[in-house]
Amino acid sequence: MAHRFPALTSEQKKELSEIAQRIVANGKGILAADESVGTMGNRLQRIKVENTEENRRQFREILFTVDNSINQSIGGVILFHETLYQKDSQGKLFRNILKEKGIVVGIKLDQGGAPLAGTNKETTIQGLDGLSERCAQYKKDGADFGKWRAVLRIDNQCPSNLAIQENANTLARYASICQQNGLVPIVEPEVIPDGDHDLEHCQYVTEKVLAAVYKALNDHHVYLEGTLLKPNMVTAGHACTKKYTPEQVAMATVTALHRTVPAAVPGICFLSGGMSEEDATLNLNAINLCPLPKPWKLSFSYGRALQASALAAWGGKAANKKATQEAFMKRALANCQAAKGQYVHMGSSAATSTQSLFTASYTY
Ligand SMILES: O=P(O)(O)OC[C@@]1(O)O[C@H](CO)[C@@H](O)[C@@H]1O
Repeated sequence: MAHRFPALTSEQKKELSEIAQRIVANGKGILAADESVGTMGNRLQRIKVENTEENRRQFREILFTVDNSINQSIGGVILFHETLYQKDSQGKLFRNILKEKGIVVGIKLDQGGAPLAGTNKETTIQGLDGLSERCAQYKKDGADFGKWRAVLRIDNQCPSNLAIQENANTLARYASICQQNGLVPIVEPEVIPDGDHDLEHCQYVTEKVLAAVYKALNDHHVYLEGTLLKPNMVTAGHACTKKYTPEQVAMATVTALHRTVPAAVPGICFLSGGMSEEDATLNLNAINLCPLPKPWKLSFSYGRALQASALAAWGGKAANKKATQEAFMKRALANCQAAKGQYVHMGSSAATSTQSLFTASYTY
């Protein structure tokens, strides 16, 4: 089996690995601001704000026009299609505002779930048709990385071998297409926290899922140095009665990663999966202090855990811009410290930051 048909040139590889490394340099992580219109609607409903394009734009303008020093903790921002083409109130494209801060722009590429017949309500993810053309256009329009989220569930007969293989293969096909178009693929196989399973069960499943994903990435000739992984942390199910410390979560998470993720992968940016802002930060900090070998950067790509207190501070009112930006900056800084294992929890936290952000059967 000779290596006769290289997938990428050395220039393409260089570009991809440089983008991936920039995003996770020096404790930086990712702001996942790629909520679809429906998901953003759920977030806005919580603060009693109508889900209009203008309200979505206004909130995102406040986040993206935060002080330039945000570029010390945020290396990349994932956008939804609508947001990539939106402008601030002065008429400047959001993507240019981010780029001028030195932040890498990313784009959500998956297009929602479809049922896998004959399984216990498992899904695969759609969006491969026309993906190459979409990637080429997004690259022209300033995006340098993509994101694709696959969902695996722990339940009776779940995840099935079919769901694991199908989602691994789809993620790998997506990653290959991204790389052909100069986008770093963020590979996101999320084992969702619904259920009453314990930590050990989540670790077992997460290992099986990640092992299948890296086999598929290899089969599809994906250049690992030009990818980022966005996994769940290994946690007990949301309804599990046994509680675990951040150190236990960290040990289970790093063990699972150490067994399955090649050292060539430059960075692993966890999703927050409904954890409270503070738990997401404390767990990330413990992960970075875990005494196991950690050949990759271990950072964050949080949606809810970076935006919950900012959303609450905003409440749909322009007058709350300063408080909103302060709340966002605070979480970004805390997570950047956690990505270096340097986060020190300062006693009492604002109520919002310790509130669970879990939503059952979270769809996007
Ligand atoms: O679990 P979190 O950290 O809130 O969000 C993880 C995530 O994959 O799901 C969201 C909805 O699509 C995205 O905004 C984000 O990228």
